[in-house]
Amino acid sequence: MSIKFGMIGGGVMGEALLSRLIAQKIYDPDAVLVSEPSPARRDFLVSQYQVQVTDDNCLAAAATEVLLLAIKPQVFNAVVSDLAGIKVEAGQLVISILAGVPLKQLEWAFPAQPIIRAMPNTPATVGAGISAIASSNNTTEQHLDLARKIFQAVGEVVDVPETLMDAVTGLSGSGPGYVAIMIEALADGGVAAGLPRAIASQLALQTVLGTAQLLHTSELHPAELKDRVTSPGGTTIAGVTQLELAGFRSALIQAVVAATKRSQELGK
Ligand SMILES: NC(=O)C1=CN([C@@H]2O[C@H](COP(=O)(O)OP(=O)(O)OC[C@H]3O[C@@H](n4cnc5c(N)ncnc54)[C@H](O)[C@@H]3O)[C@@H](O)[C@H]2O)C=CC1
Ligand SMILES: O=C(O)[C@@H]1CCC=N1
Repeated sequence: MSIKFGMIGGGVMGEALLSRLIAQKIYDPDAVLVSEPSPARRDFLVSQYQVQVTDDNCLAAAATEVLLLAIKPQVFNAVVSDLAGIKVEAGQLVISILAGVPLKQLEWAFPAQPIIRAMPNTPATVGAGISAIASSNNTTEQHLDLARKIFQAVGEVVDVPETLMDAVTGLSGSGPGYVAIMIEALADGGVAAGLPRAIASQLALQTVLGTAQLLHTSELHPAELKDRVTSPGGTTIAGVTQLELAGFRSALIQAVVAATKRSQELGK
């Protein structure tokens, strides 16, 4: 079978996407080629997903339908210079999930090819991700539909202008890291208050999951839900007062802004 879907970089995010594309039968494993320098990673991807693997990026870049770039931004230039001069199928769609790397730089690297810059996040692994996509001028509706199909396999998809991609990266791309710290800290609080670790971790995780589900299902504004939990003179307002004193809101706002700035720097 010919290779329709080539992927350069088979790490955390590449695997998250790959796992769902295979599970949902969007691509047959025989039609997928992952280029990855680590032999251990290549063996793992073969045993787990039965995809084809190689250490030659040029082979993955020759895929007929999609080339997905899932390497770190820091190796982008080196990878692109190795691809110089290879012949690709007319209309092959290039999709980059690299933080920070702008469409302008991708267009320079893949002149005349349709390109989508995307930003997924790690909940993609369990189909609960959210990805934003932005496209170059020469992408057609069919290319956008294909990109949407790929990212819908791992969760929700939003279209944004490219100017907002760094902010998306600072919020939803990096956000799972912030939320994981919050869950860990809530569990630590439970332990500090006397709970056994296992119970504290279960309570913290399900509280965050349940709150997100409730907000999602009810479409309540978060402030409205907070007001409903907060009894006059009760426990929640005592906790909220400490959060405000410690600058919890400001810390989250600053985290998103700092990550956005870092994404902008990575593209320079
Ligand atoms: N981890 C995350 O939460 C998210 C990551 N991203 C983006 O996804 C990209 C990949 O990130 P991760 O998967 O987290 O990193 P990772 O380090 O897990 O994966 C990168 C993979 O690329 C391979 N690699 C290194 N040099 C290579 C080369 N010259 N040719 C081919 N493969 C090479 C590495 O061996 C590794 O397996 C990054 O650009 C990142 O900005 C985007 C959204 C979320
Ligand atoms: O930390 C990073 O650079 C990547 C991009 C978004 C999430 N992880």
